[in-house]
Amino acid sequence: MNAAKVLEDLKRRFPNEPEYHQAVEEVLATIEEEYNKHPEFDKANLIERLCIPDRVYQFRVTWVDDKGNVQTNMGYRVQHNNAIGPYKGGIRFHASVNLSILKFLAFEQTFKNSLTTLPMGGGKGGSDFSPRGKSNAEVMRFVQAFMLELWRHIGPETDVPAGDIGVGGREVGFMFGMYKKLTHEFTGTFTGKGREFGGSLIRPEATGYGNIYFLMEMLKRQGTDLKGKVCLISGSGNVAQYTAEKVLELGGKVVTMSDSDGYIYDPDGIDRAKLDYIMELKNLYRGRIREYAETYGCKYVEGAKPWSEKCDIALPSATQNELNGDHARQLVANGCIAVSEGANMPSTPEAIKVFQDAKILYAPGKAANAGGVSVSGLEMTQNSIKLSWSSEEVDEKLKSIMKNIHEACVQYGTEADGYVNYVKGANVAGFMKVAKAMMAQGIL
Ligand SMILES: NC(=O)C1=CN([C@@H]2O[C@H](COP(=O)(O)OP(=O)(O)OC[C@H]3O[C@@H](n4cnc5c(N)ncnc54)[C@H](OP(=O)(O)O)[C@@H]3O)[C@@H](O)[C@H]2O)C=CC1
Ligand SMILES: O=C(O)CCC(=O)C(=O)O
Repeated sequence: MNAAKVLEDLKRRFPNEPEYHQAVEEVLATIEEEYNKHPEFDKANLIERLCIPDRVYQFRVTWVDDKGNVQTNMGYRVQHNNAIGPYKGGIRFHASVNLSILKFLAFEQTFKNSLTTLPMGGGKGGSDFSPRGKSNAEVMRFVQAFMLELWRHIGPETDVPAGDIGVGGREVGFMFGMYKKLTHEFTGTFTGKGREFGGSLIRPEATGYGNIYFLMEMLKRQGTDLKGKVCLISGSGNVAQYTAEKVLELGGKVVTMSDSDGYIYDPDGIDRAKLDYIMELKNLYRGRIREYAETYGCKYVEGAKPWSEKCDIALPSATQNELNGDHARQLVANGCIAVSEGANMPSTPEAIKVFQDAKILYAPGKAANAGGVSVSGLEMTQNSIKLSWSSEEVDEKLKSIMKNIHEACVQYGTEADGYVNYVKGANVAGFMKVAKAMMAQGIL
């Protein structure tokens, strides 16, 4: 395989999909050497079959808003690869959603799910519908219209969606309800469900907690931990909130959170009571992070990211490409020792190079944020055995999965000078399992 040539062909065949190209380029660059040790892979043209999704569903969603206007949105499901289990991955509702973004997410999900060691393939879906500013009734009508198309392509052994940006417990509940009505079945076709109807304990917390468990493993190798460390968090949604919760629990200090309008900087730290305020503001009132600064009298910076503030650790937890080369240089200059990604692909390729050249700890999302889908996998297991595990049981399993992912990254990513290239480690470890499964299953 010649990585540059494979990428060039993909760009020609699928133009105008920059996020998809970005995600593929990173994986190709890091697996090329390992791939080329296996001539049988090339003979089976494994790389093209792994980069191009198995299939993509694309449909129009028509719904009626509260004023009686007929609205249309686009809906998608990218079923990327099911070599090691049913397609599995979240649904994103955000105005920016397009095919390129969902293809990058589904591609990355395939490697992430492989790293968890649970039997899950990779997929992702969503819509350019934005729940922001919509009433509950509008969100429900949109979701029901979305499911009228999607339901025929998913199922407990086929494709199991979950939440992502703009899709939390409320939206998963509406999707599950409509799916149940259309299929006349009560199955574990979604994860992230409400506790009362098959959801797993710890699933809401899992991505944020998992990221901090991964970070702790990285810090442990350097003989340190989180105590007294100043952390910058971006985002203030599901992942950001539970990342902050675990940082506080382990003795760190969180000084920033953000939303798509700007960020707050609280030099005294966001303590438990302030985090409860953010959870209520975001989850109940669906307010803006600016209101935190008004309530607690701290700095609010409109239209900017938090990365210029001084910190020990950066935890990007909002969205893709939210941390660029300039941000990365600033973080390194300010003494940041570790970056661990709660979001998917939040650092640009230039930013990643800055971190790696500076030899600071850098964990890519597909390893560090795999805790969310891991507990989704555990939710699927609980649904199929019709039992539910306690919080402690799920949390223990989550910790152990994150520890194992970290070990796999160290195994495949340690360089000659001892620096762990977690990007290479995650990509090679994730790739090898999927590749072996695809080879065993024939040319499909
Ligand atoms: N939920 C999960 O289990 C998992 C999520 N992830 C990833 O974590 C990230 C966050 O997801 P999650 O917390 O679930 O989503 P939420 O919708 O709960 O929160 C998203 C947060 O990011 C902000 N945000 C969204 N888009 C942008 C943007 N374009 N620019 C700046 N800020 C933005 C939102 O601000 P605003 O309120 O203004 O929109 C909000 O604060 C995503 O990259 C997602 O793919 C990864 C693994 C699992
Ligand atoms: O829980 C899941 O199925 C998927 C979570 C997710 O969207 C992700 O890992 O990016």
